[in-house]
This record gives sequence, C-alpha cells and structure tokens, in this order.
Amino acid sequence: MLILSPSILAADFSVLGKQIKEVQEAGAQYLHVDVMDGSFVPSISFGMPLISSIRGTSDIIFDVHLMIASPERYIEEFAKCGADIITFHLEAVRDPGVVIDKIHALGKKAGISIKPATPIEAVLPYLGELDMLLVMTVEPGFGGQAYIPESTERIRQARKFVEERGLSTDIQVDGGITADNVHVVLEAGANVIVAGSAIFRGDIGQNVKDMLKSFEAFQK
Ligand SMILES: O=C(CO)[C@H](O)[C@H](O)COP(=O)(O)O
Repeated sequence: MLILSPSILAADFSVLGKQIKEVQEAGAQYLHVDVMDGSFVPSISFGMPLISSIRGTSDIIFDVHLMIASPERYIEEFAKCGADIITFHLEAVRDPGVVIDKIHALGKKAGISIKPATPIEAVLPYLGELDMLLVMTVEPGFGGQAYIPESTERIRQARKFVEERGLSTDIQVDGGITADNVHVVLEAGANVIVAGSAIFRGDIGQNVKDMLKSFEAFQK
C-alpha cells in the first residue's frame, strides 16, 4: 500500500490544526512530524508540547521522525504525547536493538532512519525487527532541499534487502519529493512518501490530491 505522509515542517504553525485537517480530508494517511534538537541536526523544530496539542485535533497516524541525539532518552515521552510510529536515526544511538524493543514495548511502531552517507547494509542486523526503514533523500535538518539522485539506488537496495528476507518492512523516503519526481522513488521501491514543501506550499488539499494521483498513475 502506498502512503502519503505530509511533513508539518513546511506547514504554517499559526494554523496548524486547520492544515492537518486539510491534508487528512484530502486523503493523506499519515502525518510526518519532524523533531529536531539543534545537536543531531543544526535546526531546532519543536517537541512534545506541540505534538500533544495537535494530537487533540486529529486521529491521523502520527509518524514521528526523531532527528535528535540519544533518542532513547525520550521514547516514553514521545509515545505518551501521541506518536504512533517512532523513527530514530541509526547514527544517533549505540544500541539500535534496545531502542526498537523500547518502542515496541510501548505498543508503537518502530522505524530507523539513515542519512544519505550511511550504507544501507548498516541497518541489516535490525531489519527483521523494524516496521519501517526511512531512507533520507536529503541531508536531514532542513525542508525544501533538492532530492539527492544517488538516493534512487539506495531505495532499490533497501527494497531488495526487504524482499530477499520475505519481510513486510515499509520503506519511507523523505526530502525533495514532489508530484513530479515521486514516480522515481515509487519505482525504486519506496511505499511511504514524506513531502513537506510540495504539500504545504499553495493549495494544500489540491497538492495532496495531485500526489495521490501520481501514486495511482504509478500503480496502473
Ligand atoms: O526531514 C526533513 C528534513 O530533515 C523534512 O521532512 C523533509 O526534508 C521534507 O521536506 P521537503 O519535502 O520540503 O524536502
């Protein structure tokens, strides 16, 4: 199943509840929630208080991407404030297996994200335990960047590893995805698509519909 996960990093925070409603009503299945700490990545975005407050406005699946150092310190808190899927960076932890177990013990889905320079093979020891693998298609830290073309081969590789092992792990992509280039990542094997600028700039509902139309065109 192909899933659209609009990234609120590109939303207008003064009307966030309204914009979340718009993406959900237009058909987006997930909401991508980027948490940045100014340490693992240069930017600071937002944390639990914002997630708690938007949790009250929508029942959409919260796909929380932790771009933070030592994420194991905060798993309980993110679970408590409303995350449904918690994705942390492989590069940010000492023992990814322990963090995955912690997320699962809280009844949440677990994802690992890898930066563009991290070999896909690095995730193999954990692949069988993961609900989702996030292959970053830009350097994490900022929205509005251009898709890194070398990502396509990495997505293909990730899909191959999942299929060879008979797993159902979702493959998510994040960064520089638009209705015009989404077919490239879908063809390579991604099935959960994050898009920020392409959704929240201009007519939000129409942007979601255009992206979903691109999904349909790919499936035909
Ligand atoms: O994780 C992110 C940045 O680290 C953003 O979610 C991602 O870049 C999406 O934004 P855009 O679609 O504008 O590229």
